[in-house]
Amino acid sequence: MNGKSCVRCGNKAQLKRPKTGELICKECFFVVFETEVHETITSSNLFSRGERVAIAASGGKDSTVLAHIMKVLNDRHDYGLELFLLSIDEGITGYRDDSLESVKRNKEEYQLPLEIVSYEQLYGWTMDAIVAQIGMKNNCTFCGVFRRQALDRGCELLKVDKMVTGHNADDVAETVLMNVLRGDIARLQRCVAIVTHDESGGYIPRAKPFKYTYEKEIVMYAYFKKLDYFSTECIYSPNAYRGFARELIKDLERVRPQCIVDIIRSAETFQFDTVNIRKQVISRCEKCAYISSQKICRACVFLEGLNSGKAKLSVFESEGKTQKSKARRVEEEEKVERSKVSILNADW
Ligand SMILES: Nc1ncnc2c1ncn2[C@@H]1O[C@H](COP(=O)(O)OP(=O)(O)OP(=O)(O)O)[C@@H](O)[C@H]1O
Repeated sequence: MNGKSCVRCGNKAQLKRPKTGELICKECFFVVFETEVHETITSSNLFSRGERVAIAASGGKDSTVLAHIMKVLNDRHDYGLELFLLSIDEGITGYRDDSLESVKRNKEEYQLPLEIVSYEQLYGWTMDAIVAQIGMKNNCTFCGVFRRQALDRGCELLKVDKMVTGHNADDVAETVLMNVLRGDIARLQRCVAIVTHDESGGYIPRAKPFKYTYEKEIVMYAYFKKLDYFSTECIYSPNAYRGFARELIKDLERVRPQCIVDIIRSAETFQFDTVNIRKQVISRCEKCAYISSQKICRACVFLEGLNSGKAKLSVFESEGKTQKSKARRVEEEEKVERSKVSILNADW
């Protein structure tokens, strides 16, 4: 920072704020970071006094900073919330077992009760065992469906009114882009909501206090506050499509940091043709009674597939697709592969 001054207090600047480009000292950065999250919480009336709130804690940087800041703001501004940590153990050796150790240390540091729910105990399967059966392709689909339900089940155990997650502005902007690129208007409409819940009240509302908080600032905050978190990527993670959206956002951010918040604000102001958006009809799964838009929920379809050794097929079935459409998709994939080969072999 070479002798430059903090734009807020005039002391020596120690960093450049990724979101605004301002030169600022560490203390002022903590103040603006915490104040902005507090403003997001109050301006959207995220909580009501007396609510029991679960913090979905993976042990990664986002949810570790979230746990820290929820504790700080709840005490400082007297929100009157009862806070809990909720972790899902997906059963990924060398990844989740290590990150859960960070959560356990945070539980001690912040003096918050912790509930850990595991895939093994809920479904009888760990992700290690699932990947051993189905391989790396599609494993994120299984994990996402199981995690969503596991978090809800954890919330039921804790009897909470709401859950908060560490999804940040970069995550939301990526999701907006992915939904635009896929033309998924229903999800596009839902993905910028700061609180998501279904109208029937079937699952616990989920809130994103970091909706406008930049990932880079979360990392800086965690670093300067010396928070205890686990920083390795999931060993099974490659979600190629989200990866592309992420890279695109990072490239755009390098040129114009404001773009992240602008993408979110744009999606917030879209006008949707609600008549033509298919409404999800929520009912209960006939097998496990978890909320579902189908007769059998996706987690049960996946479990049936895993238990009968036909897990790959269950991905299609869970999307309401038939054997015929699977055959069609395989045919299309083969066609693409053939055309790639002919392009490679072409005499340019
Ligand atoms: N195993 C888990 N247990 C509890 N909450 C989880 C778990 N995995 C994800 N979450 C919640 O979902 C949010 C987004 O998860 P994602 O997998 O995108 O991780 P991330 O962006 O790396 O976040 P983090 O840095 O907190 O791990 C997390 O911030 C956390 O609140």
